[in-house]
Amino acid sequence: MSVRRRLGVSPKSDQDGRVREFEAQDAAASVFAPREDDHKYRRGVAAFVTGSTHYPGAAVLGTRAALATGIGMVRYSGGESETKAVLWQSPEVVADLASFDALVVGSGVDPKDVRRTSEAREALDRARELDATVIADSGALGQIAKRVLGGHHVRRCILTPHAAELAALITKLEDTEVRASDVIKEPEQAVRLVTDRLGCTLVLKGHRTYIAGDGPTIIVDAPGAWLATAGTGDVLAGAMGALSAVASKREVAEQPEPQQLAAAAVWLHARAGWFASQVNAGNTAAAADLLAPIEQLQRHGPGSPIRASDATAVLPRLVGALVASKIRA
Ligand SMILES: NC(=O)C1=CN([C@@H]2O[C@H](COP(=O)(O)OP(=O)(O)OC[C@H]3O[C@@H](n4cnc5c(N)ncnc54)[C@H](OP(=O)(O)O)[C@@H]3O)[C@@H](O)[C@H]2O)[C@@H](O)CC1
Ligand SMILES: Nc1ncnc2c1ncn2[C@@H]1O[C@H](COP(=O)(O)OP(=O)(O)O)[C@@H](O)[C@H]1O
Repeated sequence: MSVRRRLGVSPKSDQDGRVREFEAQDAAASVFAPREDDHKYRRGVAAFVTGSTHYPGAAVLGTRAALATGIGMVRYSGGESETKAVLWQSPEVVADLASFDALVVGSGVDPKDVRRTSEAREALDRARELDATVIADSGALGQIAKRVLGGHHVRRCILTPHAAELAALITKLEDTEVRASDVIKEPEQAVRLVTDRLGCTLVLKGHRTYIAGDGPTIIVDAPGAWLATAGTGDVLAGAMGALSAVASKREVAEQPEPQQLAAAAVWLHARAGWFASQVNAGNTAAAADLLAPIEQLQRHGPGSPIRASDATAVLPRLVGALVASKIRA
């Protein structure tokens, strides 16, 4: 049975959620270079409550992705083993949640992990006090939905499920069983339903990613399927956290809507997947291989429109930059 028939989503919702494509210049509007009067706090701070004893890698990938995307400071809170893993890979990370502008929570957190779930709850309370943007992934999806429905105000929230996670979320919200295959059949209805219900931006990840929010639903198509490998979602959440934190420090008139920010992160991430695969002789790259292209793309890419179709023209320059590193816009 369809998501629409199961849940009674009206045709009006479909019309309201008209889809539009997202281009390089749209992504560029959400990527900000540092200003002369920035310092580490004014540039933007992203905090992470991600990873766990079982999945320390999710914490490492997310925090590294935020640093690669461009950020004033990354903070991290976790148990001893995951904190050690993060700091070993990124000594610039500060291991506390003193203050932050965006919170990334849930990647690599099993909702049955009592310790991490309770730490995620505390972080969400802190985000509320600080009026920070929340990017909820994987293990935090159910928790954020429960809070929003329970009347906890979250100024800006972005949820990043894959199809199975979105099906589980809708099942919980609507108290009727929805499967991943239902979501895959009618993705636009599925994302619209959750966005309307929770008032959060909803990013349904996949080869084609749907981003629903206040405006028409945005579609970002990946140029290839190279992102279908473990940990790439953790990288995406990290990049989204960094873009959100940095944007929140700009003048109000300059600040993109959460839906635009989320789509920009998806765009950057998808192009990084393509570049990583080219650097890797056309093969699937590992999630960590996305970090260098993300760093280069946020400096060069969105400002000078790169698409899959014309990417070959840019590739030699990008590969050169990857090798030589340190090239500034
Ligand atoms: N190095 C690390 O630390 C890593 C940590 N990670 C972290 O681990 C945590 C749990 O991740 P997980 O892979 O065990 O569970 P999860 O992704 O929920 O899959 C469960 C089932 O859902 C389905 N399914 C999955 N994707 C689907 C899709 N796109 N579309 C449709 N269906 C899809 C699929 O079912 P199937 O289709 O096979 O029946 C699958 O068996 C999570 O917090 C994550 O952040 C990972 O990032 C890996 C690297
Ligand atoms: N076939 C595919 N083609 C393009 N992109 C894909 C494909 N499969 C997955 N992705 C992308 O890879 C990422 C996977 O995220 P997720 O499912 O959370 O995996 P993980 O939990 O291992 O990080 C998402 O950004 C998604 O859009």
